[in-house]
Amino acid sequence: MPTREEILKALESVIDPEIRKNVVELGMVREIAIGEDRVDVTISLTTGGCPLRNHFVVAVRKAVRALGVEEIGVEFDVLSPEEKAALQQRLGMKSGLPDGSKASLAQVTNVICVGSGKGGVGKSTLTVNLAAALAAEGKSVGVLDADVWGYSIPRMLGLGSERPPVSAERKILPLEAHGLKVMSIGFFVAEDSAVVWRGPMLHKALTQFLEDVDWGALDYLLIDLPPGTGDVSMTLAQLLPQARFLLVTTPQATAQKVARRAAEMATKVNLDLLGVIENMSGFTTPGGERFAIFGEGGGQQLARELDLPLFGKVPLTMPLREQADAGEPLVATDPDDPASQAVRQAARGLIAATPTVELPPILQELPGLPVMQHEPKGATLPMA
Ligand SMILES: Nc1ncnc2c1ncn2[C@@H]1O[C@H](COP(=O)(O)OP(=O)(O)OP(=O)(O)O)[C@@H](O)[C@H]1O
Repeated sequence: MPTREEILKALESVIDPEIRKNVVELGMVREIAIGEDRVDVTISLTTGGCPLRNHFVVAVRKAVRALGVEEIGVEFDVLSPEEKAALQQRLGMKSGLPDGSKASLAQVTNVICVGSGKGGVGKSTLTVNLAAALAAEGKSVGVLDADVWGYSIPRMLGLGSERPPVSAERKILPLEAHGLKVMSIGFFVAEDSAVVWRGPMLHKALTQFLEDVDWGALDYLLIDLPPGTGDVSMTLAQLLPQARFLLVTTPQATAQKVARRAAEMATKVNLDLLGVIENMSGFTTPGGERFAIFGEGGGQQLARELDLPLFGKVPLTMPLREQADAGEPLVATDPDDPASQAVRQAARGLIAATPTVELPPILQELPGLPVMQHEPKGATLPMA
């Protein structure tokens, strides 16, 4: 078993997304209990109703699991008023500590960035269809189109360039389509106009999407990244220490090599890799003859090289393209199409690979604390 010091060192990777400092530095690690085959960590929150619990459970488990510990318990208590005052002083804050209520991603269990490296491999098509397949499995799902240069999600979900409404709390409300919550840069710029944002402006736009959009409680937020790496993944890694990266590639060796570079970049900026989906994996004629138009095996090879699961191989089918052009996810309109079946299988694999967060029993028993439970999902923790 790791030592207390090793665990504390690992917990330095657990960032409070609002204060943007790690929990060790913030003095929020109350207790570390090292058992024979398990570790229990108690995190002190700034407020009992802090909706960031969910984020901390996932991040603490990930940090301690990296030390080879299988069984990890995460408990919570609340900083005393004196401890809070001391923390506030240490941070040089004049006003109160954040209570988590402004973090619009606080109730999002899984944030998954879908990226490819190479353009045109079907990243947006798969994002939309995976989202619809996750929704069909009973999950609550949001889609953020972060492909700021080539946003195509609104079109693929049949949404125009209508501006999203703003709530009384001055939060931007995502539009809804096919049971999904959707946000895209495309809602804010004139149709077909090119967005030439770089560096700080891009950072600002993405920050706003992530912080000012009222996503509410979601099991999954899928983020469609622009092709390539760079500014967007850097920004996301800074803003979303809990995000994971799903790689899309075609069977072609060139696409797979570029995807591997994207994976390396993601790792560099500390985005955890989740798995691989191969798209455009062969075409079968109505007569049953199969053509490996883009070759074979790229997804499998990429998954093997990176030691990741291959969630699926989605074939080329005309309806997948046609339905995307018509603004409908194929998995919703024709779940039996071979491409739909492959995407649905990938969604089930994704669900299995992203375990939902258990509600700590103590929170279910606390009187007077509003607890929001999502049966049968059981994935979302209480909100303030
Ligand atoms: N499995 C498939 N079968 C048939 N057509 C597909 C398939 N996957 C994607 N396409 C089509 O290929 C084109 C490119 O797909 P898409 O726009 O999703 O790629 P992308 O990787 O997001 O591109 P970009 O890099 O420009 O954002 C689209 O016309 C889409 O409908």
